[in-house]
Parts: sequence; structure tokens; C-alpha cells
Amino acid sequence: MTGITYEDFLDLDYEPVASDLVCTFTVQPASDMDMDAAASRVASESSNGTWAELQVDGTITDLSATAFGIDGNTVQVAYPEELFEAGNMPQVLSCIAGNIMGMKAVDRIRLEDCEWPEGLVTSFMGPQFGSAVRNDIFDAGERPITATVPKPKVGLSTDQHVQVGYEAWTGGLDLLKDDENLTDQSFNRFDERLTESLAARDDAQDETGEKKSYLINVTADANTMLERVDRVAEEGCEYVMVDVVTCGWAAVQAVRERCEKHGLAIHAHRAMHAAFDRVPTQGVSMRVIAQISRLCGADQLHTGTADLGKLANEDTVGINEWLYGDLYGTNDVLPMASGGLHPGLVPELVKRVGTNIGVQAGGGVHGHPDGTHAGAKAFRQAVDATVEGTSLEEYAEDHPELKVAIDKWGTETPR
Ligand SMILES: O=C(O)[C@H](O)COP(=O)(O)O
Ligand SMILES: [Mg+2]
Repeated sequence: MTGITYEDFLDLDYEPVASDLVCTFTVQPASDMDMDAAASRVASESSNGTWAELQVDGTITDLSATAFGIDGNTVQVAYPEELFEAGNMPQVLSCIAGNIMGMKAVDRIRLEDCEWPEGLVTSFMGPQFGSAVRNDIFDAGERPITATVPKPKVGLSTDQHVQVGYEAWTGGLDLLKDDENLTDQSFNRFDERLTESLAARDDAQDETGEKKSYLINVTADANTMLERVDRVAEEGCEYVMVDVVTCGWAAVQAVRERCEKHGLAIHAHRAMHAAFDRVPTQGVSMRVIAQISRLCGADQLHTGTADLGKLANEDTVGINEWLYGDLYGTNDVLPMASGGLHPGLVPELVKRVGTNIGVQAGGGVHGHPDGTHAGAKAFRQAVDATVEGTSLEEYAEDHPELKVAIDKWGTETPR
């Protein structure tokens, strides 16, 4: 018999090997515990230990994690790759963000960052297109792609919703996007919205000579989502939209697999992420949620507005850089800036995060004093002016829709 205690999960001299998944946590130990004791319990509970000393008969595969780097409240833990099932994100998260999030040995714990090993990364499908959608689908050149979200977010009838889309597309925007809580409700059925929106999309394409598309929200139980993905493909759309946090990573993986068959891109809305990442000392950071999204195959992901918009944001710039970065040949992800944007914020947004993004506005389009069509024109004008390096004030001199928008909102950050 060999006894295994939590102390066996701490080795401050350990040097991770290339196949380890290395996680960085911020840990506040319980008041009666020192950091070494708390860190070793984190490594134990998240791999193959528990609170009691285990009596193990015979040899077992060593799947133990090792807490190896402790610096103030920062703790690094290395996990052997054999601990993980290839291509199974729920299983990975049940280790590295599972029981440890609620264990009494820590007052607070937050998973801040992961260094993903090649074997685990390539066991996931990853994005099918990534930021290439900007030119593969839209021919957008150097400019960000643009999207709008009809408001009110729910309650518009199908006809009203489609009309808003048509006005936005013909006003110059690339994408109509459903809001996160619009799926298939009695006032606006999924099937009708899909077919009628795509008919309006075709009209808008003919009128403008520009490619247009639609981010229709397929979020539901996994089986229903797959049926909806099939319907979207049959109707000739390029994308589906998924609320990736609320529907769960297993469902996202199933959608990603089905989208491979159809050549559909995935737009990931992150509604509910803040339940995990808003409290800075607890949970799972948005950076890690973005990493998970990339592994599971999101092509576009909301990553915030670098603090310019209405929602609290965690390090949009750093997260976007990670999404573009090299990851064993995996496609990158197009960051989508959304949440309280309006034309006056576009130049500063692009200054902070660059042009390889999507920009979305709901209120900042439909709240334009002259309505959605004018609001869409103003938003596109702001993007075009910014990319050509002209100030909004100068561009507004011969673009009246933009002038009205900046007279109304200036550069204010909405609340
Ligand atoms: O889903 C979104 O991204 C938001 O609904 C955007 O809406 P807003 O621009 O009105 O904040
Ligand atoms: Mg929304």
C-alpha cells in the first residue's frame, strides 16, 4: 500500500514538459491555511486526489497534477496530458475548473490563463474559418466587418425584424445579428425569420452590390440546435450564432462538427460569461473562456470594446492578441466588439484594437434620430472614415447621417 496525500501534489522545483497543460490560478487560501497547503490541494482535487490520504494498492498511472510555481497569490499547476480525454471540453473543465472552484481550502480561486499543449489543442476541431471570414465572405479589405442587432432585443414580429435587417443591410452593414435571447418564440418564429430574412438579404445584396449575411441564433438543446444548423445551411446562409456559455461547450462542439459538413461559420455570443469572470478574484477569466471558444471552434467571438462600451470588459486587447496568436496551426478567431458601441466610438476602438475585428451596434444604430437606415449608414461611415484616416468631424461634413449621430452621442461611453 502507498499513501497519497495532498502534499504529493506540490513540487516547487518541477519543470513542466511540453505535453503538460499548465494553468495559472490566482488563489486566496482559507484563513487557516498557508499557500503551499492550498496550492497542493488545488492540484490534488483537480487531478486525482481528494481530502483524505488514499491507500493505493498496486501501481496506478500517474495522473497527478503538480503545483509548481507560487508567487504571491499566483499559483501554476501542471497537468499531465493523460489526465484528459482528447476532444472533450467538458471533461477538461471538470478538472481544471471543477470542484476546486468551491473548495473550502481556498477563500477565492480564479483560473486566469492556460498554456495548451499541442496534443490537446489538435484534438479539438478549432475554428473552420476564423478571421478569414472578413474577406472570404465579405471582401471587406482592411476594414472591420459591421453588424447590427435589432432592438428591442425581443418583441419585434418577424416582419418587423426582417424590415430592420433590410434597412441595416441597405444602409451599408454586412451582418444582421439576432440578439442573445431571441431564438424561436411565439412572436418571432425561427423558421419564418430565417427564410424571410434571407430573402431580404438577397434583395439587399442586389441593391447594394455588396455581400450580406445573417447571424441567426440557433441556441437551444443540442438536438434542436443541430436541426437548426441543417435548416440554416439548406436556406443558403453562411453563419449560425450560438450562445456558447449558456448552451454549454459539449453542444458547441456538436454544432462545430455539423458546421464542418455544411461549411458554416460560427458566431459566438458570450452571454453569461460575466458570471464566471466579472469578480476579479473568483471564477474563470474571459481570457480562458476565449481560449475554450477557439478550441471548440468559434469563428467570431464577442471580446468586448476595450472598455469603450456599456459592458465591463476584461483586457480586450490581450484577449484579442491571444485569439490571433499562433496555436499549432489552428485558425484564429475574429474578435467582435459589441455592447454599447455607436459611431463616435469607432475611431478610438480601432486605435485600441485594430481593424481585424467585427464591430456591432444595436442601440448605436437603431437609436439614431432618423431611424435604422440612417443609423446603419452612420455606423458604416464611421468605419470607412476611420479606416481611411479621416476624422469623423471632417467625414461628417458631407455625410449627414454621421453628423446627426455624432451630434447626438459624441464620444460618450454609454451606461
Ligand atoms: O448582443 C449584443 O452584442 C448587444 O445586444 C449589442 O447591443 P447594443 O449595441 O445596443 O449594446
Ligand atoms: Mg445583445
